[in-house]
Amino acid sequence: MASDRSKRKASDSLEEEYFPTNSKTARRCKQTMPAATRSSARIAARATRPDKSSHSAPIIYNDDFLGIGSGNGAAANVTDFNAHLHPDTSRYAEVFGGMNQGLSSQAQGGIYGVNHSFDIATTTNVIGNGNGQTAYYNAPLPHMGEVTSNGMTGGRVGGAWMMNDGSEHATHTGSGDASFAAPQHPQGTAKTNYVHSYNRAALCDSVDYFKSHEGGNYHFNKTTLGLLIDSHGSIRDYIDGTVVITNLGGEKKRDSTTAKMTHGESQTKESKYFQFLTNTVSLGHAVVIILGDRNPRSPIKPAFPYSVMGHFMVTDIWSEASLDNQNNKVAFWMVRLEKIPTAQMSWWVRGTGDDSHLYAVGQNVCPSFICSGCGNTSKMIYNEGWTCLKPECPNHFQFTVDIGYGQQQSMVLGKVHYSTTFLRERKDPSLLIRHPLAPLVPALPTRADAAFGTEKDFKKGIVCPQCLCASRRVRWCRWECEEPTCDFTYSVDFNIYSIDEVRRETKMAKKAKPMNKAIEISNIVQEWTTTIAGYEVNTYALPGEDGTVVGTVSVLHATEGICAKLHGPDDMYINLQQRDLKLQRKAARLHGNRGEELTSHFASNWGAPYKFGVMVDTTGFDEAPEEILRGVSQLTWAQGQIINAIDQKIQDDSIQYAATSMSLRSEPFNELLSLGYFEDCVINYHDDGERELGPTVASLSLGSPSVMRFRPKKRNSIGHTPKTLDDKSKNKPAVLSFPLYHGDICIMHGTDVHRLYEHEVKPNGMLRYAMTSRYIRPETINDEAVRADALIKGKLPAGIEALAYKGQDETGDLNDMNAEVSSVEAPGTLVMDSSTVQRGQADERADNDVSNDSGDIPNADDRTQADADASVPTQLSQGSSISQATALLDDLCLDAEHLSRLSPQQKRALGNRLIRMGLTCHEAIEEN
Ligand SMILES: O=C(O)CCC(=O)C(=O)O
Ligand SMILES: [Fe+2]
Repeated sequence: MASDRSKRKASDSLEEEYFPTNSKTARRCKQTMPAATRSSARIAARATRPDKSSHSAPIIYNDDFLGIGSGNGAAANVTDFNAHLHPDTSRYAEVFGGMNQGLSSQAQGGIYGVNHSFDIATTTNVIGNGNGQTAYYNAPLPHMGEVTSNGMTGGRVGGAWMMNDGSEHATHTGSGDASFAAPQHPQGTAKTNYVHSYNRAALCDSVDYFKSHEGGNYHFNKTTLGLLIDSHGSIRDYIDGTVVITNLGGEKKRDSTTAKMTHGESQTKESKYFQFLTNTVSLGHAVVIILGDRNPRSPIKPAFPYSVMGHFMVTDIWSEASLDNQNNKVAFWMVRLEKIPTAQMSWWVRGTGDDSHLYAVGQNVCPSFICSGCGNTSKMIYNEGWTCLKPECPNHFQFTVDIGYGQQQSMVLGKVHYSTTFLRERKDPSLLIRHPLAPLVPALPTRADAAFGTEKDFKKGIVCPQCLCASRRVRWCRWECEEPTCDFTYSVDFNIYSIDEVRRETKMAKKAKPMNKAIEISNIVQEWTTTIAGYEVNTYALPGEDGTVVGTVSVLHATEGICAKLHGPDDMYINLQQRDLKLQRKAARLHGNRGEELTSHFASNWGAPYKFGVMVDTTGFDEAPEEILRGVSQLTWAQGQIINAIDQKIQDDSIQYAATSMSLRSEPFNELLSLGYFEDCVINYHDDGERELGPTVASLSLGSPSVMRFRPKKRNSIGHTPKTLDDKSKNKPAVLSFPLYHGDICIMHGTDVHRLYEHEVKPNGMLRYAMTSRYIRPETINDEAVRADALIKGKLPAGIEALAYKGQDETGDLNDMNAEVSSVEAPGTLVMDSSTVQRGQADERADNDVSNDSGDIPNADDRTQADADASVPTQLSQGSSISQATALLDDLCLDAEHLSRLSPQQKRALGNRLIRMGLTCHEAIEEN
């Protein structure tokens, strides 16, 4: 026992040292505080005139401060003025005037503060006249100039005017009648003098002291740096202008009977949050507290969901207890923190008459007693009497209660109240905090010469220097303040990320172990290889639940030669960096926490609108930059090639495949999703299985290397059969992964690839783009206007044929991508005119499907067709009609007799098939 006790003492000694009993603190403070600071640290005065019909102002003088307040009125309840000075510097003064006036319309009052340390030009003047129930004014710092608010003659509800600090921030809130004239901030923006945010992700993204997307306790290196106090506090949580008391949380559960959140298991000294907080204390760090607007103890209703209260020092940690519904005692940690004094009034008590800043170090001291059960010291912090606050002690949180007949009983009390002495105790920050306080408003990021602007630091949020709203980086090109009324934007120039850099990254990725490991092919996946137009192609066939091939994933590996081709991947990559692709991060799924998270990657959509999990802003192809159109062209070409190759493979090897999933005809792409990835951006597991989509999704990778992975979805039997419920909820391991390098094209074919599998892409470098094309089936869009929009936006502009992509011919020569589509090349050197295919396919579908009313949508090109029909075209384009297609075929094909037996629609389909597949006219006819 003896050794136990000494052990306990040793472990407690740290706590003792940093949570000294008040008498010790008082003594130490007296000894260490310089005289000058002592005299000005808490110079404060307060005048209260309760229920007086009229009174003149209290005048408070000290070296740095003059405050005058006056108020009169038939029923002025309370007028109080107080002031305190920053303990560290006499050049700061804070003036606070609060008025609560009665209902009488006669009441009026105001405050006027002059800081003697500054000349008249920097004087703080605030004059307020008003009446109503709540009117208050405060003017903490001296740079404000003059602010006057008059009005509310006969108003029902008074106005509130808050002038905050000297950095030209002002907030006006309040309501009054029409005659209330409130000066507007020059920019017309809502301003505060404290960091705040509309959602948690924005705060976590923008500041270093709170990055916990879930839970209220943010720690780094096992040290608590930030606490969020929101809903779910304990019943004894407490907030005033200086002191915050909160439970350490973290281990709560919902009580099945009462549905209330209760502390699940008892927290001990092994509880991590206790350990992290004691680390904070022993290292001498401050903690930043963030007030959530659902905190039931907040003295005022905060204006924002998350508001930074400031730096606090931990003064006490102790253990309380409550009884669960089986009457078992559950212990939990509580912490008391004290605001580290600043020049700023605590915004969360403005107008509440809070006087917590008036108490000085040593003025109030809680007595401490040694516990007879454990020999440790605990303070007497409750009105209900002293109890041991050490969770390991048998006397822990037992109060001696009078139960009548002169008898007493020791019990856990449900309701206890902190003593005012405890709440008014004050600690000297210089004794507890040993590090400079990290700024609450981080500096805006700037780019060093060697940086590119896409490093992960530039993806963080910022705190708007104008209104202090924590704002995420939503847009690729710049930051925009998320405060709706603030117009602040900020950008950091990008440095072009060169092809040499991409090659260097690629080389490293190929060498690096994780990248080598990236190639994983489970034995349930078949692999086929081939070569198409200079690309080495791997096709992975994915099985369905019965083993039949339900879809394929093909990767066309680009050589450096392909990449370097004129208008090829290298050119595209460099050009894209100089375009505004309108890339943005969009709100992603909520993980049970409040507010939205953003996707890691940035996206924008071109062509037909596409809801990629969330709706992405869409620009029609007619307004798309050339690189986007080239992307569609190249991907459409690749699609034709791959479907042809798969078709061939299936026939050659008599492979069983799910025809419902894998149609072996290509659909024309009418959409391209451009994705941008900064360093560390990813696209997490998802599927592209929207019902509107055709079976093929093709994607061109540009820039930094990445790894793509596929895994079967949870609830199917692919990979392994989930047996238990628990099993069903677990993610399965990937069955296929491979790297994607600059210029590579990945083609997923088969709707079941998305019904049964999901995929992710994790780039590993500084800057990557992906361009992913799909076919959005207009006939699946019920809303006529949306369908019309999809048809218009998804239409490739006339002249697209100039961008036709030809791949590489059989001799290995790289064809100029600028070449006109004027002749049909040998197989594998397909000439692709995607607009033709699109148009042709649409016609085919209209012919085959009478229920498809998409043909009713007026075609803007119709009026030009008569003219165009007059001559034999050398190529098909957006405006080509069926007769033009027929004419072109007639011109190209020698077998006129065969052709003459085809209907115009068949000719059109044939022409498109021919073009898509790179077949000669004779081959196509034979195929047909
Ligand atoms: O970045 C990539 O390559 C993947 C793109 C993707 O999965 C998508 O657009 O759906
Ligand atoms: Fe995808």
